[in-house]
Amino acid sequence: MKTFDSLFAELTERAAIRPEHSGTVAALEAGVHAQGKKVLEEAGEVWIAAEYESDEKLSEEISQLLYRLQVLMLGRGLTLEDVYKYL
Ligand SMILES: N=c1c2ncn([C@@H]3O[C@H](COP(=O)(O)OP(=O)(O)OP(=O)(O)O)[C@@H](O)[C@H]3O)c2ncn1[C@@H]1O[C@H](COP(=O)(O)O)[C@@H](O)[C@H]1O
Repeated sequence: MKTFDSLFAELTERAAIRPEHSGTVAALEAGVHAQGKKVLEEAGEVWIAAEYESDEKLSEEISQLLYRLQVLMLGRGLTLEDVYKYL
């Protein structure tokens, strides 16, 4: 099963290799403004799911939020260590 760290490693590789049909590459090319909007959008969906939807739907929305946060981290050139040091 994928983890936060293994997904980040996968996305870091996508950012370096830049495969043609990668949604991550497209999201990185869209820039930090668009990446930030996606974080906000997914956070809203997490909130709604937490109040009104099933555990499964909430889990899916949370996974998408984690993905969008990682895209933003890569967009800004942050590493996991940059964030983990504050945990
Ligand atoms: N975990 C994710 C992931 N979570 C969410 N998403 C993207 O976010 C979309 C869902 O978000 P939305 O609710 O905003 O849906 P949407 O508005 O229809 O999506 P968009 O049109 O805005 O892309 C999905 O369709 C994916 O495009 C993800 N895209 C990729 N990954 C993983 O990232 C890795 C690299 O993916 P690629 O770069 O696409 O190869 C793979 O392991 C993927 O599983």
